[in-house]
Amino acid sequence: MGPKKGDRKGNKYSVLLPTYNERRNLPIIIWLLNKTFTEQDIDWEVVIVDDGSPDGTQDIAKQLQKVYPGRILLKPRAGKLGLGTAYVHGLQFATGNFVIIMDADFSHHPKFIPEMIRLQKRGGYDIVTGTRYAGDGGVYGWDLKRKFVSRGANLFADTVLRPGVSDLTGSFRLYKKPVLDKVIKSTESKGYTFQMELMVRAKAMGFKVAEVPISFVDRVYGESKLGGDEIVEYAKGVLNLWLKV
Ligand SMILES: Nc1nc2c(ncn2[C@@H]2O[C@H](COP(=O)(O)OP(=O)(O)O[C@H]3O[C@H](CO)[C@@H](O)[C@H](O)[C@@H]3O)[C@@H](O)[C@H]2O)c(=O)[nH]1
Ligand SMILES: [Mg+2]
Repeated sequence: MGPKKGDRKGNKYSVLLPTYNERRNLPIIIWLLNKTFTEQDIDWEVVIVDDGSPDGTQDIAKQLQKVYPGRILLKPRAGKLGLGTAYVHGLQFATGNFVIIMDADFSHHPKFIPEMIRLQKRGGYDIVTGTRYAGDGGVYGWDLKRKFVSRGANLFADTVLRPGVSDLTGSFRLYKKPVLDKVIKSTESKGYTFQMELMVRAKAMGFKVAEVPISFVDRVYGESKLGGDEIVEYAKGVLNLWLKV
């Protein structure tokens, strides 16, 4: 066996996977990640940040650690502390020089990761973000209300802040680790607003961002944790950034 492609360049990709009640989705997403990275000969790890899911997600994670030795770090927290802070928590333990953030409910399919990596390499980008709102990107399985909320959230932030990125609220992204370390330090949002704030700040700091169209498919198992209070938080977040950035 020759040296691994990923290893030869010394690149390692750490996937930050926040979970809250994802016991049924976790084995499949990990299986797909392993398949994708193995096929591409890329070095990888997953950092699972589980917020004390009552459905026993952590038991599944522990079993998966045995199936994929050395690939899975489980970094739980005691309770549901929100998506934004879950990323901050997980990042401390990432050992890769690149970080991928994605959802655990296979709304974000790992099949898009190789294209993100290729594009990053080609242009030396600091961030490659999946986009549902450009090119072949799209959303499948959402009702009209949820589609409207997502589109509205993007349009609102884009109008007020003009960051020039087509999908600000999406959370399927590839970052250079030092870039994420830097931007995350100035990001204040605790919940879903986090993605938008992070991207707006990254652009304001002058980081180079590219986009890969993705199809976002609504989860099969379990339910979304996005509630009405998150939407209010989001609107506040946009206006706050408008004052600051
Ligand atoms: N650890 C932790 N994980 C969480 C929490 N809330 C949600 N998650 C995890 O975060 C991922 C996304 O949560 P969902 O509840 O499935 O989000 P969604 O409604 O599908 O929202 C999607 O679209 C949003 C807007 O476009 C995105 O902002 C969001 O990240 C996600 O991609 C899932 O893996 C879920 O288990 C939390 O408080 N703590
Ligand atoms: Mg989801």
